[in-house]
Amino acid sequence: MLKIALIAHDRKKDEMVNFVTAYEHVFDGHKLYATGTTGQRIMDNTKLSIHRFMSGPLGGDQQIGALVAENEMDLIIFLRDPLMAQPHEPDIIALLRLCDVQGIPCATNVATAELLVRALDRGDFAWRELVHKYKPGIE
Ligand SMILES: O=C(CO)COP(=O)(O)O
Repeated sequence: MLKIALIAHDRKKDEMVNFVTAYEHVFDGHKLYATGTTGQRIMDNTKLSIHRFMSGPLGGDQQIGALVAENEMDLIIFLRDPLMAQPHEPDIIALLRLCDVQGIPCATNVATAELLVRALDRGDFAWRELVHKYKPGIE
């Protein structure tokens, strides 16, 4: 069971809901996290249960970033809006930077997300189980 974060900006939320609905059978069985509104929208439209953090502008990206910094998160699907400025742009950049620091697979558009979720379904993320097994825990 891997930890997956789902985040979508407002004009990408329909795309996120459609995507997660299409791959609900793959997401089911993993531990799902989301920013507040994205998580609510997905739960309203699927049978999935999701741990919701704060809404993005209120710190949700940073909360997910904290888990990425600890190498806890296994996959991020972050459907960003590339055509609209966000008040919390620094938080968004920080989250993406931390994904690169830890080498966490992170999709920022649905085409890449689809490739990663198909890879997940095929078992290509097994290496993440090893990361968790050998990662030192916090005492
Ligand atoms: O703003 C976001 C990510 O940067 C998403 O937040 P919401 O899911 O609460 O809309």
